[in-house]
Amino acid sequence: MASDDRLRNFRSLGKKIMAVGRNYRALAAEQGNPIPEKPIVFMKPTTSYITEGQSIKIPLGCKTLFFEVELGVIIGRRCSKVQEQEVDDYIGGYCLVLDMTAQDFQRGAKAKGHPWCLSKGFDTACPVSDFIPKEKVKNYSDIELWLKVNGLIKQKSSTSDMIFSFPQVISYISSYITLEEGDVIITGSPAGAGPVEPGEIIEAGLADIMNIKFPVIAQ
Ligand SMILES: O=C(O)/C=C/C(=O)CC(=O)C(=O)O
Ligand SMILES: [Mg+2]
Repeated sequence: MASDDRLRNFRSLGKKIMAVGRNYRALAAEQGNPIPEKPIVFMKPTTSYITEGQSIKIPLGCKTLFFEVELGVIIGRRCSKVQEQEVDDYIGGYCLVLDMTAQDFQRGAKAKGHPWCLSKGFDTACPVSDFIPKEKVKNYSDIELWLKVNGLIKQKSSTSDMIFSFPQVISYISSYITLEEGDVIITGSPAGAGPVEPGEIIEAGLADIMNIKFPVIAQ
């Protein structure tokens, strides 16, 4: 397993940001989507990472930019076809992530059966916290995530509302795609995902372990 010192650098160490969509019952219900039978998997490029001190930039032509707070799992060592009961051996740590989504682009793409790449992968679409050491998250199956816009609470939920558990998600993805040291898997957004405007400030947190804050600006 990579050391915490190496994984602190996960944003440049990892090659992929894998993401699971529609993984919380309440969000699926809120958005009128059926519960998926298997995890819905997509990718965001690592060029979409930003860290605190940088701003979320609304992509060109986007009219509805949505926030989604998510718990990210950082892979500690290369793995493929991992059994669910072995998944914990490959978790190197965690991070708190905003899966920023150009919702109007995504809606248009979904209607035509086109990919979500631009709607989820534009520059600044993945604001991320610092590395969270593995031992700080005692129970990844029941930990609180919250998000505020301009101080008002918009999302507050527990990972216990996930449809597919961390072991199911990581095992499933690794049966098709080799996961490498520093890769991040973002595990889906709870209910309450919604729009943000230029000038607004997004704050999010993982229980009392990590807080992040990002301003939203126009191009
Ligand atoms: O329309 C859908 O099925 C899903 C939309 C999303 O943006 C999925 C996520 O990124 C999520 O649920 O976290
Ligand atoms: Mg998401």
